Amino acid sequence: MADPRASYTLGPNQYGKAEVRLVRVDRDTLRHRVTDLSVTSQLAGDFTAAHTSGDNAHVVATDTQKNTVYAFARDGVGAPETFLLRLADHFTGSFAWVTGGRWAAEQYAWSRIPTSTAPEGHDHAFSRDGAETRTALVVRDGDATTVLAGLKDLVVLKSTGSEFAGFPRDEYTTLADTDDRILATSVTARWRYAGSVPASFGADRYDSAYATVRAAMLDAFAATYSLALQQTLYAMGAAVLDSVPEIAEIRFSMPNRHHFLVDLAPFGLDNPGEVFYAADRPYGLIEAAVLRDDADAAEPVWAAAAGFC
Ligand SMILES: O=c1[nH]c(=O)c2[nH]c(=O)[nH]c2[nH]1
Repeated sequence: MADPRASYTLGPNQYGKAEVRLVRVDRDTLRHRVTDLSVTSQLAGDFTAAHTSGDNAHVVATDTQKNTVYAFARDGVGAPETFLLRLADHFTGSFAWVTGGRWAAEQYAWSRIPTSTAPEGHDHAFSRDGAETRTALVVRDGDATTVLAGLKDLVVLKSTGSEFAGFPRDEYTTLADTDDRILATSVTARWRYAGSVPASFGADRYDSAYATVRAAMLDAFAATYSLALQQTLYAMGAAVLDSVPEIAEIRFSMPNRHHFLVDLAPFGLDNPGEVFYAADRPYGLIEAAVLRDDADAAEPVWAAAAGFC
């Protein structure tokens, strides 16, 4: 048991909000720009009373720090260093007892998706650099061999050209219809070749088929005006089947990476589709297969590929 007569001294301390997920869309022209940051704000200064006696008079709430990040993003973000310096100036300049702090950011890079109609890169469809992984699976049963090719963690985002409305409303429905939202997902897909060889491709047939599939998927993601992620998924599947005749079916698992418009009204600011909170969970999870009408059943093969419905 603690000795009630002992006295202690508060050592070094700092506190704040970690990993504020901020997505800012610059949409002053039709060619949008996306800035995607995870921002951490921590304050240092005189917070002794909060720790030793529960006196919060100096505690700039971590919630306030988070709100400040979003409110500042309304004017634009710019370089992460510049944005963090703004936060540092603000907190040390506004609260006399805040003498310093620590502001950190991670920035995730997005590239414009090159499409058949915009080879130089789409105006408002992006893919995230870095995470994508190609997968391959061969299953042999006696003299039947099946090749499943695939990819996972292909993260894509449209900053406009997506709506979600017309869904049923019951007493538990609070989601408002929207005619303009961010649509983002991390694509996991596997496709099955009918026979082990996509014959129309050359010696590097699986490589060139992979490149064709990937391009078809991205093209359809960018080009489809989305009424739901389900519709986008199906369009991507159909585009893949259109582009490679040897593929019998494709299955997708696509989390809906929700981006919520931040309500900046309490800070006297509007938010015309520019400042978003990128939630990581819970997330919608949309899964479906798209098959050719004449595709043969291949259920046992799918049991070998975990994670698909
Ligand atoms: O594209 C979507 N599909 C859904 O099924 C769904 N459900 C939801 O809440 N938002 C969305 N968005």
